[in-house]
Amino acid sequence: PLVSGKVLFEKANEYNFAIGAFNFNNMEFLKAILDAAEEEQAPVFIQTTESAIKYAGIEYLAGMVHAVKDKYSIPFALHLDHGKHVETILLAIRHGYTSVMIDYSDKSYEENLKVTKYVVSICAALGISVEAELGKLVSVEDEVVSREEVLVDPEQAKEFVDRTGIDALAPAIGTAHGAFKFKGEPKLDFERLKKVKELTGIALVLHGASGVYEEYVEKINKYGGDIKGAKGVPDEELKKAVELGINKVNTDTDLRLAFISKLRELMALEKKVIDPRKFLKPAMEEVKNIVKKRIRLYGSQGKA
Ligand SMILES: O=C(COP(=O)(O)O)N(O)CCCCOP(=O)(O)O
Ligand SMILES: [Ca+2]
Ligand code: NA
Ligand SMILES: [Zn+2]
Repeated sequence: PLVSGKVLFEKANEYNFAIGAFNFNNMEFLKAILDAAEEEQAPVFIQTTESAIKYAGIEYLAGMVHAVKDKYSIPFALHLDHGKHVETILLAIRHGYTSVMIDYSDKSYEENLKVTKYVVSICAALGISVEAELGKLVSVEDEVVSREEVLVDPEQAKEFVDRTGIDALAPAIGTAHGAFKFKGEPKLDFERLKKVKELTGIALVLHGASGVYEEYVEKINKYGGDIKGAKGVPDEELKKAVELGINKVNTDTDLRLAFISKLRELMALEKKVIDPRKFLKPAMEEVKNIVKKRIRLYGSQGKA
């Protein structure tokens, strides 16, 4: 059933595991994610960004979730990912979202604090969980920025959590969105993560966490794509982040790579097919497979 993100954050934080937070923009990804979670008997966050809402319309995205919510035995939350505008947060609440992220991490600390407190005051009354972010999602290899400038400051995180009352914090520790996270070796600031957990004690969220698996990158390049140099977070690093206190792992790129690799292969090989279902169904299966794999990596299988 559809539940508040609060119960998911509390349980993951208490039992020291992570819950997958998988992005969807259409029926195929939504069905693949929920079917995978049901088969793994794992709780999940299903989430949409503001650009997903622009792409499909919130009525379609939220409507599909509400239509199927009682078909699944596992507890799952519908989460607004990277809410950059309070208006979007209010729109999501009106459409039955059960968790929201207010992402003011690119604004000043004071501005982030003020708006996050406001969002918490509304959501707390409604039993909706609030996630916020400190620091910037940029790969810290870019010489232009120093680690101190972009990564989370643990002391500041402690004050931010105490003054806002958020349910979960996304601390920037060196990851970045997309398929090109690192130029050289992946570098997550585990010391920094450990400090944030010790000082705040709350549920933590890892953004830009996709693994960007070689098998999908190669298949995409083989069948007409060109994403050479794509690199993600190795499984061992991800596992270490979970051990150090990550409780929600945002995963979008891995699902895109799984889907697109299968789609490109079929588009290249099945020359006589014109029924989209002949391509979309196998592509959905690929998404389901990768979601199951990531659920196991996060340690949330059987934790429904
Ligand atoms: O942290 C993540 C995902 O990280 P990943 O890219 O490593 O999967 N996310 O928050 C997922 C959303 C990324 C951007 O989505 P839009 O293109 O819809 O704006
Ligand atoms: Ca941000
Ligand atoms: Na989020
Ligand atoms: Zn993100």
